[in-house]
Amino acid sequence: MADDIAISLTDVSKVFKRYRRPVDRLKELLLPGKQRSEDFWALQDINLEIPKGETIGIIGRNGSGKSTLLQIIAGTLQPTKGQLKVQGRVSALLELGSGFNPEFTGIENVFFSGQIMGLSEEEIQGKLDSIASFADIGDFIQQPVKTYSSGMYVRLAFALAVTIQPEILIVDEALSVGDTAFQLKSFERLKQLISHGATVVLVSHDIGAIQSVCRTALMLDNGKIVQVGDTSTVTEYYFLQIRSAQEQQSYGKNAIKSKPSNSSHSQIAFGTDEGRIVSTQFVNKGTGDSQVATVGDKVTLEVNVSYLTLLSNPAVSLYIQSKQSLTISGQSVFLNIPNDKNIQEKQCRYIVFSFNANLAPGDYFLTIALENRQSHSVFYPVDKQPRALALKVLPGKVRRFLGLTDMAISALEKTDSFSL
Ligand SMILES: Nc1ncnc2c1ncn2[C@@H]1O[C@H](COP(=O)(O)OP(=O)(O)OP(=O)(O)O)[C@@H](O)[C@H]1O
Repeated sequence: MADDIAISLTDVSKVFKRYRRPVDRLKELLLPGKQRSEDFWALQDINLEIPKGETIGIIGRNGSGKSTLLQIIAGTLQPTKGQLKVQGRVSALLELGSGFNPEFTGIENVFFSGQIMGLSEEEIQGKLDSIASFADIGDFIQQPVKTYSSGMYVRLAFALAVTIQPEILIVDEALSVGDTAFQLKSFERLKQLISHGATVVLVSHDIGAIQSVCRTALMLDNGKIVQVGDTSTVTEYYFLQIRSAQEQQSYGKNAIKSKPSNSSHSQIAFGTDEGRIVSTQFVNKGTGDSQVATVGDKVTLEVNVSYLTLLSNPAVSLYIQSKQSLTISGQSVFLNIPNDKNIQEKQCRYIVFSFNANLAPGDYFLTIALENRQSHSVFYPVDKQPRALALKVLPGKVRRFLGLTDMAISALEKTDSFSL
């Protein structure tokens, strides 16, 4: 495994035995020879390399295999097939209930778990104060863990996991258990670890948590990887999948599928395949799918789309996004539908967007989408190309402003004075 890789999984699969009735498990145990269980593949052919310093969030529906994958990475579960390689000191915060011995006190558990994580007794002693102060559970640290609330449990487990300065931190849902103040404190500590180069693998149903911590996201479905890529694209795809499944049930609409992106800035594009973006390009100055502009410059781009089937309300949208995938501004243009259905079947359309780059100097991405809009807020991506184009904005001579975009805010000092 290359030095810059923290975790590598090659063809990893996991099978669990499933019994129709609880009594079948007992029968199989007492009367060996006849298999009374069915094989259930919770993970299938997982191939993944996580570079050192990467922050990756694992998302997916209930039962898609997230916790199983995490346990295999943490080494608490053995894969049925395939190979796992890990480089670096691992600290794992798995599901509530695993890890601590309920009969031991908090302190005893800290020593016990700390030693399993590879720390000496002296090292743990040296870190005890900071663990207790981060956990902030008062005298409960002297009490058996079985008397803890779930929040207290997570506080102590998280305090231990982050204080040993792990190179690889694996977290399953734990962050959403604590109260708001503890969640904020945990996020801050997590970000600190990340800035010091730790690799973080996070499972959560809280997509906001994944978006705020992880640069990359991986989506599992039925034990298989269906998407890996930048967090905003994968989480958006995940939401669209959920919505698409619901809509399909209600209206039998086309499913949203993923496909390789045409752009060099993103791996994934997605849509319903009822039409496609044929090309996106800058007019003037652009080199390939990137352009450099100075603050205030006019930026123009051309988009060519074709739709193959009858879309009720086709629109082409431009989303101007920051490097962190925050949409700063955007605009949609609704396409006119000619009355003649024969023309409409294979329409090819050409749209020009232009805007002034009133943006703070930095890197931006332009996401382009051919959509079928039901209303201003309800739409379907027919062909969505995240990060289709990249825009670098350089400082210019125009007036200075605060924040990401210049909204032409005016500020005047009134000449009338008054006394307090
Ligand atoms: N020990 C086990 N024996 C049998 N089946 C199991 C076992 N552990 C997990 N499974 C099954 O494997 C599948 C994946 O489970 P896993 O807990 O990894 O999913 P998950 O994505 O983490 O789900 P959730 O979001 O609900 O926590 C599920 O269908 C689950 O029922």
